[in-house]
Parts: sequence; structure tokens; C-alpha cells
Amino acid sequence: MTQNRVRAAVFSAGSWGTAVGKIMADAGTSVVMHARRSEIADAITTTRRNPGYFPDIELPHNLTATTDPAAALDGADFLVLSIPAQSLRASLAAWAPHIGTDTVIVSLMKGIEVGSGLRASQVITEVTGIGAERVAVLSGPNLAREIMNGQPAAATIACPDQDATHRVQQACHTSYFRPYTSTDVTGCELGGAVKNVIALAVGIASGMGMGHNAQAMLITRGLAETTRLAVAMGAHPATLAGLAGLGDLVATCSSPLSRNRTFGTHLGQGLSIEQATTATKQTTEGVKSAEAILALAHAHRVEMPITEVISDLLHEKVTLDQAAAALMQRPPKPER
Ligand SMILES: NC(=O)c1ccc[n+]([C@@H]2O[C@H](COP(=O)([O-])OP(=O)(O)OC[C@H]3O[C@@H](n4cnc5c(N)ncnc54)[C@H](O)[C@@H]3O)[C@@H](O)[C@H]2O)c1
Ligand SMILES: O=P(O)(O)OC[C@H](O)CO
Repeated sequence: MTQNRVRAAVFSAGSWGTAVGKIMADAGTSVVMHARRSEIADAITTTRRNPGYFPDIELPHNLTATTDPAAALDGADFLVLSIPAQSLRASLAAWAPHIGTDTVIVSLMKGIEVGSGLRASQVITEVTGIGAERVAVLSGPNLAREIMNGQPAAATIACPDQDATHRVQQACHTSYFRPYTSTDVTGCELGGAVKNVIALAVGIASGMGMGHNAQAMLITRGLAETTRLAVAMGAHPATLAGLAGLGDLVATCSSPLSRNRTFGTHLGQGLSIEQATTATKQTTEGVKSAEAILALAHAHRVEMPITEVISDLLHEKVTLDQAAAALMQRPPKPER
């Protein structure tokens, strides 16, 4: 690994933040993680391990951590944001005064803000006043644990400014992580957010004892409704057939490592939403975002039957059996 003199501040030191911090450090970028808890920050800097998430994985020597947002952001070329989408607005408002005038913000978040219906990149531009050309998103089939284990993965980095996209690409390209570039921010963010809701549905089906036919049906029809919404909101359909769409959907819906799929499995097995939340522990974006995505679907007059049923289930308006019947008993129609 060669040092490239580029600096990245990664907020925060959760599962995906830690994995992307490691990727960037392995790519030669100097990384400072921001952790809320001093015991996590101290452990990362002194033991080169994150005891809260990956106690078994040694972190690179060019990655340190702090609880001080100003220190983390001092001289940073990139601010990488990886916190729950619903807490982005409040947290970023506190960090914004420390962001440099040339810093490019990279969003890793896969959620839609409840109430506003905004994607994370839109919340970022609204809160910071920074132009969209300095806000990139990174999304793809990226289960953090596999990447921490050094297994190969790829992602899409999207930003309207191609120079910014290429700089982010260089700062996170390693032997095990292959980033592609795109200008379709909307498509990447919607692909990442909606796949979480579809993964909840697949998990529920699996928990209820349904087989691979049912799961494949949900994945395929899930992609159809994701693409309908994304295209109605200005995305390119090819993005939804790429890493940030189909790729992420397949990984998340298939893997027991996915928190969204696992949460759904718990519900399908009869756990309450409260019990599933306790059992899942880490951020499960689909649970909150389902409602916001459904509101977008209504606003854009797009049919999203799976999202609608999952939103109804999460609001306890229907039972599991009623949800399954609601999908299977829809009027027959052509596939497209
Ligand atoms: N874990 C993955 O494999 C993965 C992969 C790709 C994308 N993502 C996305 O990355 C985002 C973060 O997920 P994660 O897996 O790192 O979650 P996580 O639960 O592992 O970590 C969340 C981090 O955010 C911090 N945090 C929680 N609430 C906060 C608040 N109110 N203000 C500031 N910080 C807060 C926590 O301290 C923690 O460091 C999500 O949008 C998720 O969809 C996750
Ligand atoms: O664990 P999940 O369900 O949040 O999914 C993680 C990543 O988004 C997979 O790409």
C-alpha cells in the first residue's frame, strides 16, 4: 500500500463506517474515524481494533479515531457519513461548522428521511448548504462483515461532478474493493433504500416458511417496483439493473448477514416489532424508510404493492397472513 496524502474523516465508527474506513486506509488514504463513545475511539487508536463491531479484525496503521468532530474534520478531503438516515439531519447540523470549504461529502446511507421524503444526499445539501457537486453517494452489495474479512466486493459511486467521483473512487480502490462511477445519484440512493424494504419482505416470507420461489418472486417484483419509483423520480433504469440496484437487492435479500432480512425473518417467525428490534440491535433502515418510500410512491403516482404491504405490517394494520394474501390476490396483469 502507498500513502496518497489524501485524508478522510469517517463519521461514525459503526459497522459500515468501520468497514469503509478500513477500505480507504487500505487504499492509502489517511483515515480519522469519529466515534461517539470515547472507549471506542481510544480502542481504535491504541489497539487498532473496534471492540463494538469487529473485535477480531486488525485495522490499518493509518486509521485512528477521535470523539472530537473538529479534530476529525481538520484538513479532510472527504467527509464520509455512515449513521442512521433518520439521525442524519440533527447530527450533521452539529458537525457542519467544521466541514472545510473543499471537502467532498460521501454518503453511505441507505434510507429516506421520514416526513420530508428526502434522500440522504438531499438532506446533506439542505443542512450544510454545500452544492450537489460536492456530495457523492456510495452504494452496492456491501455486507460489512464480508468486506472486513477481505472478501471481494464492488460498489457504485455517484456524483454530478465527475472529478469528485474519480477522487472518491481512487481513495477507496483496493485489491478487494472495486468502485465504479456514475452520475445517477437518485438511482443509486433509491436502489439502496428500497432494497431494504424488499429484504424485510423476503425475510418475512422465509420466516413464515415460504420457499425460494416466493423469495425470488419478491426479489423480482421488488426490483420492478423499485425501478418504477426511481425512473419516475428521474433515475436511469440501467442504474437499477446495476450494483446499486439488482446487485444490492440480491445480496441483501439472500444473506443472513443482512439486518433487514434478519429483522423480517424474526417478524415472519412471529416476533413483535419490539422483539425484532431488540434481537437485531444494529441499524435496520427499511423499518423506518418503508413509510417514507410509500409516501414518495403516492406523490409520484407509482404502484409499490410490496412496499405498501410491508408498511402496513410495520404499522400493525395487517397480520402476516393478510399481508401475504394481499399480494397474491391482486388482480392479474401483464408482467410489465
Ligand atoms: N452494515 C452494512 O453492511 C452496511 C452496508 C452498506 C450500507 N450500510 C448503511 O450504512 C448506514 C449505517 O449503517 P451501519 O451498518 O454502520 O449501522 P450501525 O448500527 O452498525 O452503526 C451506526 C453508527 O451510527 C452511530 N449513530 C447512531 N445514532 C446516531 C446519532 N443519532 N447520531 C450520530 N451517530 C449515530 C452509532 O454510534 C454507530 O457508530 C445505514 O444507512 C446502512 O443502511 C450499511
Ligand atoms: O444489513 P443490511 O440489511 O442493512 O444491509 C447491508 C448492506 O446495505 C448490504 O449491501
